[in-house]
Amino acid sequence: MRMIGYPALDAAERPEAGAGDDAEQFSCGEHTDYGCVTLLLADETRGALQVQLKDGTWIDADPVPGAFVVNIGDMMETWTNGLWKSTRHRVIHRGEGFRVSVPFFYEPDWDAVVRPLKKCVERTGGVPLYPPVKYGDHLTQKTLSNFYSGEKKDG
Ligand SMILES: O=C(O)CCC(=O)C(=O)O
Ligand SMILES: [Fe+2]
Repeated sequence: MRMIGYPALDAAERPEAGAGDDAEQFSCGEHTDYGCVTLLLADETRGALQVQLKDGTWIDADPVPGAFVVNIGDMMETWTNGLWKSTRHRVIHRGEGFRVSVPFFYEPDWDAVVRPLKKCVERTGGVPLYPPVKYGDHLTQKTLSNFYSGEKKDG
């Protein structure tokens, strides 16, 4: 579990509402979560968390009172051989208030080797599309490459 506080930007730093995708303004750069499933509880701030659609468009994932946001993570994508995609998301907090979010990351053991499940391979053409990966290795590689601002990187 992580507890994240996003301070309000100073007025001078704050982009116009809807000013778009200036990477300098990302509070949390685009990424997919590493594990199985993430349960995210966020405060009532709107227009901060965004998820990417298949066509590349970003849409707001505004909080629903009393509900968690549930993100599929990379290991679930691997297990399902891509049937369930790991959701790419980011945070651009443009509000004037202090935003708080509390994601809980449900993850495999460090030493667990994750590979596409037989049933899912059968349902997706019979070929495993993801190589087996030790979760600890995946976590290390993602931690080093994630939470950047700027050019899109793999993962
Ligand atoms: O603060 C949020 O809404 C999302 C945070 C997040 O994506 C993460 O910590 O992986
Ligand atoms: Fe995330």
